[in-house]
Amino acid sequence: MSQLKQISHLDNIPSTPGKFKMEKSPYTHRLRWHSSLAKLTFWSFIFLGLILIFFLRSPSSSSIPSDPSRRSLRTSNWGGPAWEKRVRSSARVRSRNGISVLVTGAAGFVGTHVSAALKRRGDGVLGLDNFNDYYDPSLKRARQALLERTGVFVVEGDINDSALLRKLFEVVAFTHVMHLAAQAGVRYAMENPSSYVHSNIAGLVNVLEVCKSANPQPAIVWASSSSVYGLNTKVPFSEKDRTDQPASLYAATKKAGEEIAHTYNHIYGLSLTGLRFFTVYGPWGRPDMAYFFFTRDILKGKSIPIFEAANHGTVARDFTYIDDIVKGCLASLDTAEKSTGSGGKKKGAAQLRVFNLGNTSPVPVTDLVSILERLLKVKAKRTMLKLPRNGDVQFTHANISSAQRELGYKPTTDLQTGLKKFVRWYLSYYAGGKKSAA
Ligand SMILES: O=C(O)[C@H]1O[C@H](OP(=O)(O)OP(=O)(O)OC[C@H]2O[C@@H](n3ccc(=O)[nH]c3=O)[C@H](O)[C@@H]2O)[C@H](O)[C@@H](O)[C@H]1O
Repeated sequence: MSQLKQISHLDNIPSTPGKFKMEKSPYTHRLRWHSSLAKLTFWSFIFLGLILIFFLRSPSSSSIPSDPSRRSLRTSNWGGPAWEKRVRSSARVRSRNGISVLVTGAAGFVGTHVSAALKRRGDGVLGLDNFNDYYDPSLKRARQALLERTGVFVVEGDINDSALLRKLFEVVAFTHVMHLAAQAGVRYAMENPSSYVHSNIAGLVNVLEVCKSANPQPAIVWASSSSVYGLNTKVPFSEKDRTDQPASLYAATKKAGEEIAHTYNHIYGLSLTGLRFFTVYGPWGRPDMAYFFFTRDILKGKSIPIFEAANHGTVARDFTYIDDIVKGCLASLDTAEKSTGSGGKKKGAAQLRVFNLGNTSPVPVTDLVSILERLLKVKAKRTMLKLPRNGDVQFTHANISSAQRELGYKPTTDLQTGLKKFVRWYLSYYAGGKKSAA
């Protein structure tokens, strides 16, 4: 900067000697001017060269955008022979007819359970997660530790990092991608809308871009949401029902994801299956979800806000237990047909599916609280509040006949049984107040 100023200063030297006190001859001055310019050029080249070397040597640094939508997103640290060896070993198939799966959002609630289940049956699994702080990252680290014990390596990185994704496909020819990384939560979308666009739209497109160029192209199963039904009033919700009235930005980004999936299937021959999850709950769950923070607050003696519709109308959810969801995810992977394209070109029509994965028996939120009271042996302090108009819908109810027919999906866990397992996990995980459920 100061060198640049110096140049312009030199350029502005007045040509009339009378106004300028010459101590040395003009010739000497010109010589010094030339040598300064040469020095400046020399050092500028060195400086630019160093910048270039820095960017070429660190593949991840150029591709992580500065991201205001995330409160904490650490720069990923990947690459090198030891790292590639871990990636390869984690993704190695260990059973006959096994598949090799890249699981995005692997340190998330559903991602952890799906990764562990795939690994258990001998599939190759590599996890990817950015460990953002939407909720307590220490819970994500604990899930990561759990996965590492089962032999699943979770790479720390963002789905928007195309260089990282391309590298992963260079190291492993994944047959499948289970894309679960997303910004979840319907109410948080009012607080941080750009995080939904970043993960659920830009991130999805980035994943699909890399998949469409991979050779061979993988088949992709990804997480959509029951929230796409929005203000739909026809129950139970069927995949054929309208989904053009989302009630939250979260829902709108998931709906957009379904349309984006259609495009990539149509243009590039990618095999794509979207799963509309219905309020998934269970051990290792998400602390931002009602059943989780109700448990925490009931135990703390804090009052819990329970939403009700107009005229004390019931608010209900088709709560679905995690083990049932995992079975639906694995069946989707197993029935996914191969993508048809190669080298970014479509070779023929490819499979495009959407399934509801719900429980088919909605339960009022007030009943959820009663079950928790019984399991925790603590009376809840209930505060009834009007259902806020910030994304919540009054009820959800899945029609699962399509998943039943095509995937053999059959949920078997009722809310009472599932919450019992959750509470047992919760009490042991946060045992003795050693960890606190933030
Ligand atoms: O199926 C989905 O696609 C979504 O499921 C989940 O959303 P929801 O079904 O809204 O779950 P969740 O917040 O646990 O509220 C549960 C119930 O408690 C009520 N609720 C909630 C908060 C509160 O303070 N009080 C209250 O009564 C509330 O009105 C609701 O009736 C996922 O978070 C979301 O990421 C997405 O995956």
